[in-house]
Amino acid sequence: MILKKVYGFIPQLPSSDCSLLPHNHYWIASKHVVTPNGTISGAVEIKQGRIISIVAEENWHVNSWFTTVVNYGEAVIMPGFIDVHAHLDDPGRTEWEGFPSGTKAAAAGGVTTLIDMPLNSAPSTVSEEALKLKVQAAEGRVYVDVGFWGGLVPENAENVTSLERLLDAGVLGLKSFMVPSGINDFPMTTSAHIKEALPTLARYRRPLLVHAEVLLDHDGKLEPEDGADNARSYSTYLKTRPASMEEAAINQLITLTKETRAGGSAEGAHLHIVHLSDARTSLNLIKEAKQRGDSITVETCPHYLAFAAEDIPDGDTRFKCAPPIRDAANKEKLWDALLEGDIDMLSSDHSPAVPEMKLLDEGDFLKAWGGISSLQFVLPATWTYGRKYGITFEQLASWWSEKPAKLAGLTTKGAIAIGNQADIVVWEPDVEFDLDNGYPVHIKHPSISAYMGSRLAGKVLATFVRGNLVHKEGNHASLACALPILHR
Ligand SMILES: NC(=O)N[C@H]1NC(=O)NC1=O
Ligand SMILES: [Zn+2]
Ligand SMILES: [Zn+2]
Repeated sequence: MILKKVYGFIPQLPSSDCSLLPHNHYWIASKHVVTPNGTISGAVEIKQGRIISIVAEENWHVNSWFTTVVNYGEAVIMPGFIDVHAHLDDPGRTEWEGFPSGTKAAAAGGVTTLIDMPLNSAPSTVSEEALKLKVQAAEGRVYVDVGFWGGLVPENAENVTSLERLLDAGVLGLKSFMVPSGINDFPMTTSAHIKEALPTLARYRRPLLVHAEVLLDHDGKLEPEDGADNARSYSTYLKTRPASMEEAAINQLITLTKETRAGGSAEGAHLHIVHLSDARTSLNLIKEAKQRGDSITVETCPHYLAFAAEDIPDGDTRFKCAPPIRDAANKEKLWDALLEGDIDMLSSDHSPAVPEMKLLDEGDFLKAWGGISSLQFVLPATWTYGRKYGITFEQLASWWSEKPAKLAGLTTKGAIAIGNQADIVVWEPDVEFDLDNGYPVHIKHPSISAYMGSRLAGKVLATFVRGNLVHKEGNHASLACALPILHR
């Protein structure tokens, strides 16, 4: 595609090291600009990092002598993706990912903001002090904006003061696990801990995100014939984490979310279920709670929408995650729920580790690290697998920008709207590409990504973060000028 660039009078320049388009006042135009009022052919005016006007083509008359215009033709101009669930492992486990590589991957994939999970870094973000270390690690090292979830663990759940200090320090909300997390300094919480924390979160009007699986007596137990010999089979792993684990956790949670209704002890609190995989009973429970008026939302991830357990090759531990990828019929039901609006939003749950921990040689699904590496590919993955269901650009913007912004309390992000920060992705829906060894992948360990080797549609051309063109056709701005986001 040919980009038509009309350069005229050059206004004051921002640091050209922060942006590949060194102008602080310019227009971007295309035939498909996705706004909250629908998709228009038109142009977006950006000044000092903000969107200052949005004009339909027929009303757009700029004097090209005095104006900088980048015309993207048929490409789609959309709000940048907001990934509310990513593990960047910085500080402390930067050999797993880290802010520079993770946010470069995000920028290359059209993700303009991500909210970092409180675990897999060291220390876990469970105290004010740990949050300060996070912010220090992010400063000057992030190519997209990064906010932080704090960790709800038994220690701070039982200590209102320490929870308040963590919230006062600026986490956007909290995250907890109802099963062992796999990380020693991030112990699991029971529903009693969660119940105790909800009134505090209600006062702060910040959400609690929960990894909703619980261990049940009869779950997680393998029959002798499913033992080590079959550890290379995904079906063996699947039996260790049945849908009943998600269902039981959600059953416990929806007894608590009753209190989020008007007059309840946790009125003002909000509960968000992360990475739902079970599209059957668990989903119905959430739907019923919503109908009753509980403040509850749910996300799923592209890997649950793209893959089916029965298709995962023996020993291919790139696909191991928790909760697990289930059968093809479950995947269809997840799509139905997403299209119906019963699933509110999408996230990556990008959870990398060093390749050795994926045990790719042994292919042991029971021992390998659980986590999908996907951050750079969530836009094309959602589009590629969603096209056959007729998904629209507006739906993509809702699942990946508008609803995530609302969850994280980001009032000036999540839509191409006047006054919002100019966080924008420009992409070509019809362009396909192979994720082969020649493809510029920016996550630290491409070999562990479940998407490598596949062909995807939806090529990201350009990514703007607060008006800075941070990524363009495989290249990044030379400086990492995006910002840590703290709740104020
Ligand atoms: N610790 C961690 O990142 N766990 C994540 N990985 C995964 O597959 N599910 C998770 O919750
Ligand atoms: Zn999780
Ligand atoms: Zn996670």
